[in-house]
Amino acid sequence: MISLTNVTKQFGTLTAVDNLSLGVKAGTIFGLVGPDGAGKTTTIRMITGIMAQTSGEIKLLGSLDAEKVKEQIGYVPQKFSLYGDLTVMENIQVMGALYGADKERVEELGTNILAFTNLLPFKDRLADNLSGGMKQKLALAAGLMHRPKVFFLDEPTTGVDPVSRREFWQMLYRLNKEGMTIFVSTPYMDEAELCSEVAFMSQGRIVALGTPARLKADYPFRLFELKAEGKQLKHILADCPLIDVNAFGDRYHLVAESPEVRPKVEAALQAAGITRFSLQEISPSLEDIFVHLAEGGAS
Ligand SMILES: Nc1ncnc2c1ncn2[C@@H]1O[C@H](COP(=O)(O)OP(=O)(O)OP(=O)(O)O)[C@@H](O)[C@H]1O
Repeated sequence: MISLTNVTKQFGTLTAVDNLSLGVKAGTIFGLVGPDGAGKTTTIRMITGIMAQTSGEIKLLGSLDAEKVKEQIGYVPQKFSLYGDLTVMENIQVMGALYGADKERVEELGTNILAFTNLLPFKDRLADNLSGGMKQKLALAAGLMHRPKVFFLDEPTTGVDPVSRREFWQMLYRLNKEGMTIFVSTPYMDEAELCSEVAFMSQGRIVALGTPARLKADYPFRLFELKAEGKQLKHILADCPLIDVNAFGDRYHLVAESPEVRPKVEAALQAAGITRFSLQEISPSLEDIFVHLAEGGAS
């Protein structure tokens, strides 16, 4: 459905996307995950034909020219511009008219899509007066007006509250169940877990690609979660054979080659006068994997 072969995008001397190759099958929820500046937006712009690549080949729905298949693509950009002085329904109507649907059809489809996105009760509200989460839903609704086969969403939930994020993802799941292929970028690791396939991007490159389950199964280390009172834990554990110590909220994730590190960590904590702690081996989350990769673990 989507394939990129050795795609590079250069802005002057800056390589925003570096020799990227990937394939997305029909019916997937594909997540492009990575920090700010990783190259996610540039990648989506190139696939959707908004921006030309410097080199490499991009095929979308069997075509090398995105323009030719644009009726089958939906795209919600990161900075979506709504008409603030128009109502929710009027915004939807403008979008439908842009795609050439007749008035009655727009009305019918718009009502269905607003019902689907739970925006129908707000159809007469000015877009300017919507909450952040509702604005994102309206952006999604507008992008659906022409029933795309493949739907691109660039960081659709950035800055949206957790409840709205969950609702937003439920909608993506429902669209996917109806047969739509979803290509979504996100900086959030918990959202990466919700994708059927994930590509982790860092500095213009894909450093890991696979299903969340595969990526976890391939994690090469043992992971321990430490909860302990006291500061300078990194310093206290400096002599333990640990590959990494990462703070996760009020806990630490300790990365080690083998489980034998455990008694050494316990001894180091006790030697520092820390007697109340919990230390248990855990399975890695995608965040653990990506922290490792972003620090250069892929090389
Ligand atoms: N039009 C442009 N001209 C010059 N540099 C650009 C342009 N667009 C993006 N860049 C640079 O390319 C790199 C990748 O940016 P991109 O927006 O694709 O990343 P991103 O992963 O989407 O991050 P963000 O969430 O911040 O948008 C960044 O260093 C950015 O500054």
